[in-house]
Parts: sequence; C-alpha cells; structure tokens
Amino acid sequence: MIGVKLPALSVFRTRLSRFQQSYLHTCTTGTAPSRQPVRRGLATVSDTTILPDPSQKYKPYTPILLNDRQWPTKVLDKAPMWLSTDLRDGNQALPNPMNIQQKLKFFKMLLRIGFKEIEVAYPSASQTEFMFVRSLIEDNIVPDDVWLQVLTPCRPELIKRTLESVAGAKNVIIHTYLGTARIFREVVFKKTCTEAMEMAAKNVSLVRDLTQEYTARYGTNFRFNFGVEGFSQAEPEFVLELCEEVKRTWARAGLGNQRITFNLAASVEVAPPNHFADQVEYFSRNISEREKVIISLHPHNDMGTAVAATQLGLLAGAERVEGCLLGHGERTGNVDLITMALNQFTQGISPRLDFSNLPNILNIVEECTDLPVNPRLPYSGKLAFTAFSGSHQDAIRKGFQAQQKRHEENRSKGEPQIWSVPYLPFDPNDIGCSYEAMIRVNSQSGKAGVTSLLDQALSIKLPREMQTDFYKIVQKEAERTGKEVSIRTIVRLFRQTYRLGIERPLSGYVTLRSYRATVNNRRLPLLSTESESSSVTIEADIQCDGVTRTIRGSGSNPEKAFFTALTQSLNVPMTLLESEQHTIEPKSGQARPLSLSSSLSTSSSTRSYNNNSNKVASFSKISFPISSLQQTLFWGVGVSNDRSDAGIHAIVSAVNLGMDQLRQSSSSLQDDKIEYPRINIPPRGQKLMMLA
Ligand SMILES: CC(=O)SCCNC(=O)CCNC(=O)[C@H](O)C(C)(C)COP(=O)(O)OP(=O)(O)OC[C@H]1O[C@@H](n2cnc3c(N)ncnc32)[C@H](O)[C@@H]1OP(=O)(O)O
Ligand SMILES: CC(C)C(=O)C(=O)O
Ligand SMILES: [Mg+2]
Repeated sequence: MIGVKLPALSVFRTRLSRFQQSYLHTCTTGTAPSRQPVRRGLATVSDTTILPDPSQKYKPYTPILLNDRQWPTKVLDKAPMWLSTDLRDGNQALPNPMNIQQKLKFFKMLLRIGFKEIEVAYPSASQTEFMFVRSLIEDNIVPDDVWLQVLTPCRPELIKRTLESVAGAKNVIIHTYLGTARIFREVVFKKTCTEAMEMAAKNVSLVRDLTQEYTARYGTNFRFNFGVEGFSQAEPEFVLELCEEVKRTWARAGLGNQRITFNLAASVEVAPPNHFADQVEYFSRNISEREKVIISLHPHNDMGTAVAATQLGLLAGAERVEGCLLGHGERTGNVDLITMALNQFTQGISPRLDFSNLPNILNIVEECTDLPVNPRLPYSGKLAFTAFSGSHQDAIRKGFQAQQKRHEENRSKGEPQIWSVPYLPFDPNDIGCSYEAMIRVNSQSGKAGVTSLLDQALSIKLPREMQTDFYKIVQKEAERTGKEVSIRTIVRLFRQTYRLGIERPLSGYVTLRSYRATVNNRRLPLLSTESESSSVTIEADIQCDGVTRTIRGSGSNPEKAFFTALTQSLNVPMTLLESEQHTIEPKSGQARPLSLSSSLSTSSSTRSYNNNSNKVASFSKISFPISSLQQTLFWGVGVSNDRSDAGIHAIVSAVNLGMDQLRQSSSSLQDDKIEYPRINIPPRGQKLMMLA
C-alpha cells in the first residue's frame, strides 16, 4: 500500500467548501446549484456549424481542491489485488450472456491466469446466474485460496437470494452496491442523502446478519465489498459520510481481521484521470482507520482513459482493481486488466497474473463473449506489434540486430538482457506471440520490411544493394493491388524474379542444364587449399528456347570459369563485380522456412530441394549492357548445398535479369536506331541464337 500522511480533516473541509456548498444545497433542496465552470467551451457557433455549442450543453468537471496532492510524485512498485468481473459486469453487457458451460470455461481460464478474486455472478438476476454459483460450489471447482465475489443491490429480497447462492462456499466476498451521485439519488432512487444513507445502513445490516448466520452454519469466510456506484460523479463529502456509516454498520459483524473493501466506481467515466486520482486520494486520506480498509477501483472507459485513471488511482492510494479482460463490460467497457497487468510487466513489475499464452486466452474470451478483439487493442490486438511503415520496420530490424549483440555481451558478463528495440516496447514472445506478425508489407513499407520477411520466410539475407532492387519489385506489386503483400507473395516474387526453383525453362531465358568442373584436372568440389589460385575449367550445357549449347571456360574458381564461358558464349561485354554468400540457417524457434522448391542442378540429374536447411545462398552482382551506351548492375541469387554451385546459379540468375532488361529496352529504343551489342536475343517467345 502507498503510505499517505493524513492532514487534519479541517484542512480538507476548508478546501472543499465548494463541494460542501454544492452537497448541502443538493441535500436540502434536492436540486443542483448552478456551478461556475473552470473553463468554457470553444465558443461561438457559426452559421455553417452543425455541432451545438458544447458550453451550452455540457458542464465540465469541477476540480477537487487538493492542492497538496501526493499521487503525481509516486511510483507504482507492486501489483494491486486484482478482481476479474468478466463473469458479472462483462457478462451483463454481452448481447448474448454466457451460458453455464461458457461461464465455467471462462472461470477455469481465470484460475489459470492466477486471479484470486473473481466476481462470478449477479445471483439474483436469473436462474442461470444462481445455478452457476451453485455448480461452482457443489462441484468443488473453487480452489481454497480463491474468493468468489457475488453482486447484489441494496434490496433485501435480492440480498437473501444472493446469500443462498453461496451457501457452503469457502471464501466469499459479498459486493453490495448503491448509486451515490446526485443523478442516481434524485432520478433513480428518488431519495435525499439522508435517506440514501439509511437505505445503505439497513441493507448492510442485513448482509452482516446473514453472513454471520452463514458463517456459523457453513464456516464460510466472508469479506464485504461496498460498491460506491457513481463515485466519480458524487460529492466527495457525501461519499465519505456514507462509507463511514457503512463501515460502522459492518464493523458490528466483528468478522475478525478481514478489512472492508470500498469499491470506488467510475460507473460512467465523466472526467479526466487526474481528477479521478484526486478523488481517490481525498477518499484515501480521509476515510477513518485507513488500515482497516481496502480501497478498490472499478473504472469504466467512457472517455477512453480507464487504464490511465486506474494507474493514477493506484498512485493515489488504491490497492485493488476490478476490471475485465480486453476491457469488456457495460458500454465502452471496464478497465482492461490485460493492459493493466502488462503495463506493469513492461515496467519490470510482476503483475502476478500469467498472460504468457495470451493467444489462447483471447480465443477463449472471443468464443465465450462472441465479440471480436479490436485489432488495435494494446497487447491483445492482432496489430498491436505490427509495423507496416518502412521507417519503423527499418528501426525494428536494426534494433533487433543491436539487441542480439548487446544480449550476447550481457550473457557473457552474467548481466540481465534488458529489452530495448525501437517501436517495440515489449517482447511479443513474453505473451506467446511470435515475431512473424510483427512486420507486414504494403505500399507504405520499405526495403527493411521486405528484407525481414524474406529472411523470416526463407532465412535468406539479401545484400544491402539487392534489398533496394527486390523492394522495388514488391512495392510495384503492392501498388498494383493496393493491398497488403503477403509473405507467400513475397516468396513467389522472389522466386520469379531470380528464377529460383522454376522447373520449366521460360522462353528467352538461359537455363543451366548441367556442368562439369575440374580443378587441377580433378572434379569439383574445391579443396580448402585450392580456391583462388587454382585453375578451374568448366564445361556446361545451357539451354534457351529449346536450343542446347555446350560452353567452356576457365578461371581461378568455378564461378569465374563459368562466367567466362557464358560471357564468351553470349558475346556480351558483361563483368562479374561481386559475390556474397551465407549459409541458410533457420532461426531457432522459427517454423520451418518456406521452401524454395528448388530444382537447381549440379549435374545432369535434376534435384528437388524441399527445405533450405544446410544450404548456401549466393548473390552475384554483374554489370550488363542494356544498350550500346549503358551498363546496368544486376544482382542474381543461387541456392544450393554446394557453395560453388550456388555461385554459378547466382550468375545465371543475374544474367537472365540483364537479358530481360535488354529485351525491354531493345523494344523501347528500336525507333531511335541505336546500335545494340552484338547479341542475338529475340523478344520473348522466339529462339535465342547462341553465338558461341
Ligand atoms: C453499475 C452496475 O453495473 S450495477 C449492476 C447492474 N447489473 C444488472 O442490473 C444485471 C442484473 N440485473 C437484473 O437482472 C435485474 O435488474 C434484477 C433482477 C436485479 C432486478 O430486476 P427488477 O426487480 O425487475 O428491477 P429493475 O431491473 O427494473 O431494477 C430497478 C430497480 O432497482 C432499484 N435499484 C437500482 N440499483 C439499486 C441498488 N443499488 N440498490 C437498491 N435498489 C436499486 C431501482 O431504483 C429500481 O427500483 P424501483 O423499481 O423501485 O424504481
Ligand atoms: C456494481 C458497481 C460497482 C458497478 O459495476 C459500477 O458502478 O460500474
Ligand atoms: Mg461496473
């Protein structure tokens, strides 16, 4: 609990004179005094504006005069007591409330998450609600360290029915609520403050008498939770006075050391979180015998700030939180307990709730509530960790690389491996999500995203220059369709572009059928002692448009020997500029990489590879003339389980890209009568005449 030094009550009395006046006025006349709002609305309504002037329609909240508020400088350092009200507040707000089987499934899931307090029903509402509570007790489903909470209004017949529902349970919290805000008192109950207090006292006495009776009969441990409905809209002085009365009444039960709970509800969220925190701090500092009281929060989310209000309310002295998973509940819902708990987790505080298998939890919640999860919801939404935008993807990719390095150093020094990745404040793995959904590609994405997805799918890491080349191809597709480009489409585009695993020769492209390489008159592979200084001779069968040729060349390694043979054969002044290679290593924990389904051959027999493990990816950059004036750079890719073989196929891949470009520029430049290199490459569909 956060310690608060209580100033003299008189200080608050003076400061709250405005509230007092308002409260006294209301209690004596039953009507609201006119208030001086602290700020006014945006003002004049022009002729063309259709919105009403809000200053003439809505009253701003009245700030509580708590000038020495202490919550702003406090820091949360431990988890509160959590209560899930999914089976009550959540359930009462569903178009189709859960049946007994669904409630049971949900209840068991709440136990697995680690909730020790669960509001299971409004037993007097229906037979289903009543029977659900009975079945939990009679079927002995509730662990000994778990408290069942049941809700009842201040209505004697409903209180009796509620107590009947929990007969024989081990630990029970009776949650009795009463609307406290003026609008409830005047409009709903038609009672003055005094009458409302009498109503509370009478019904709390009944709960007290019945719980004593049930304790004597069944040995049940009871706690009492008084639900201050409309707390955030009520006059703080009235709430205090009412709660003091409830506290006195309950104390007469003499139920040992159990503290009474005051459940301060923002039944409707009508003011900003800082105001709620002030109200909670005021209550916490002024309720008598603070140590005998548990202050609980029950925030709703009408203004979308329930999580913020709850966090500030905890700083302000509360120690218990009631809410629902995913923020289910009346209207815009109760505070989302997943967000609350994981917000603490990411601050390095154990929430004492286990969301390590969140996808499974979400499936059960969706199944039982029949409501979909908002994809933008913190932590739980499908898009909660997804980056589509190029610069975010770039930062995340770099962040992961830097983090991997940093963690290796941390590991070696026995230091904690602290998470720190730009745009990703949290490790999706911690809640059972993979990194796969993190990066997705559309027309807003850049090279980093495309590169990451390719790496994710095939464990192929493109050289930097090549990333831009391939990204342009993917972006063109994204723009053409106007949609997200799936990982499968990226793999397909990659295979098509670099002609990986294309079984049937495409017209106009060179296909390497087979080759034989000898190193110092011995067949490949190279020995480690040979490499660059060795003399390699190659003889290869290439095919284009049904015509097969045997080409020959030599060089200091098989790739260079092949490149020489191909250059001479095509009679194209091209240059092999660069080659890079890496082994293909599926990442640990990664599903098997997508297959390249390669049919790359190293001999006259064709081999098909179904996965990429133990393979090498090779990337070759060539300079290729696409006109008599212009040389263009092309990267190609080859994959094989032999390094040289991968390199040779990367060359074929790059040359085919060059030939493709040449074909395209030939047709567009024909009218300008520019002389092309002496290479006979016909338009697609016609035969390529080999000049070698
Ligand atoms: C903020 C909250 O979430 S509070 C919890 C709300 N949850 C639910 O209401 C779900 C379950 N409720 C139900 O199924 C039904 O409302 C029942 C069975 C409890 C009661 O049904 P009914 O007797 O038909 O009454 P109804 O639903 O119209 O309730 C309104 C009555 O309850 C009174 N009431 C409302 N809240 C309270 C309260 N906290 N204490 C005492 N009386 C209350 C109203 O003043 C009204 O009384 P009136 O009929 O004398 O004017
Ligand atoms: C029963 C009460 C606490 C409630 O649900 C609310 O006020 O929102
Ligand atoms: Mg509620």
